Amino acid sequence: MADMPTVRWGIVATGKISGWFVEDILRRDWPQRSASHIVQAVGASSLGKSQKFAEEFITARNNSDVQPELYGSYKEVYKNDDVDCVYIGTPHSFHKQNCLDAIAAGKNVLCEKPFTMNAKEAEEVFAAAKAKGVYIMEAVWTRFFPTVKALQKMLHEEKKLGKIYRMWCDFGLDIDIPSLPDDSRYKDPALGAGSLLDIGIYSITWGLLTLSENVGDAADDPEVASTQTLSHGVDTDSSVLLKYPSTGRQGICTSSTNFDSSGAFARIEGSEGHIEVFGGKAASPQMFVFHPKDGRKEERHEFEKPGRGFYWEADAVAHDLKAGEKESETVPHAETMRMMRIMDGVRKRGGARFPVDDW
Ligand SMILES: NC(=O)C1=CN([C@@H]2O[C@H](COP(=O)(O)OP(=O)(O)OC[C@H]3O[C@@H](n4cnc5c(N)ncnc54)[C@H](OP(=O)(O)O)[C@@H]3O)[C@@H](O)[C@H]2O)C=CC1
Ligand SMILES: O=C1OC[C@@H](O)[C@H](O)[C@H]1O
Repeated sequence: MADMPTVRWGIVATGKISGWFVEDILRRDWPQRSASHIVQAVGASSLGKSQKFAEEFITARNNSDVQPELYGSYKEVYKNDDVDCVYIGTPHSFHKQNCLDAIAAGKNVLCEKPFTMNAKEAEEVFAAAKAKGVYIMEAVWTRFFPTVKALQKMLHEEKKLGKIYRMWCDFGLDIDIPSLPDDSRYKDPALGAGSLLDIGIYSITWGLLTLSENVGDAADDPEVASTQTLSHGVDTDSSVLLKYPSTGRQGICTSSTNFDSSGAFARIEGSEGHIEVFGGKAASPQMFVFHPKDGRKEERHEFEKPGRGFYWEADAVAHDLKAGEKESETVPHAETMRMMRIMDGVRKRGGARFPVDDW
């Protein structure tokens, strides 16, 4: 316990994801913890919101003597000398500016997915972080789940599936978008609304992590084809095809805000059998089942997950910061850039072709 790295977090925004993140990092019933986490400061658009957030998510769970500083602005979080790392939980379209402000104040950053609205913005943020010498990572929390690490080992090191041919992954949520207020992040294109940036990013992540053994600069770029269906400028359905020219491996990565997907959310197919992956949704995998082709008994690989599972990425950040790293091995800058470039292409193709006016 004593040797565990500790991160003093500054939380920016008090919406849904910030609550989930804080609940998880302050959990006590989590046996595999390898770092400790303190919520040092919370910033919101008003002081009342920070106070309400602290009452709901911090007070009863606080493991440390530190009482978080509560602010009615984000800037005060960036300025707080006791904050080691800023967690950004605003809607997508604010990520770039929030990151730049935190970096300018010399803060390390964990920024929610999608990192920014497009690749150009992401490049700007990474350049600023490099110039300032701070750590920054896109919070692709799924990549840190033990389920994913074990699956990657089975696919790419043990090669139990033999030759990998193909995968599919689907992430569907049934969101009644017309019933939402116009300023909802699920409805307002200016806030980045749409299936691709919100949940399609997970399906593509599964494509990248199952079809390629590498990540970041070491990985190849797949060829990409795609289509989207749009309502009022919001892509409700996004279908993305990946193909790796060097291996012929293909991925079918889909997302929808019109249908709530359940059951297996992904399947990976190879010469020796197939693997199905299960969980709440593609963001949060809990189990995979290997079905060998030769009729041998199926193998179930199930993983414990108290809470939602945000602590694995938070612990990884703690270890990176302790080691003086400026980026994560699991989600390096180059991998975020790859994802942003893929999604830029999908949005360019999708926006022009299938506008549907049904709200
Ligand atoms: N990793 C994951 O599993 C998840 C990640 N996310 C990501 O987190 C981000 C936020 O999503 P979520 O928490 O669901 O969003 P919410 O709408 O619940 O919260 C967003 C928060 O951002 C702040 N904010 C600042 N400016 C605005 C604005 N103009 N409109 C709305 N909110 C504003 C508000 O906080 P305040 O008033 O306190 O400043 C608000 O509470 C998204 O980028 C999303 O992709 C979301 C859900 C799950
Ligand atoms: O990242 C996410 O995962 C869970 C969904 O509810 C949410 O819309 C999305 O942002």
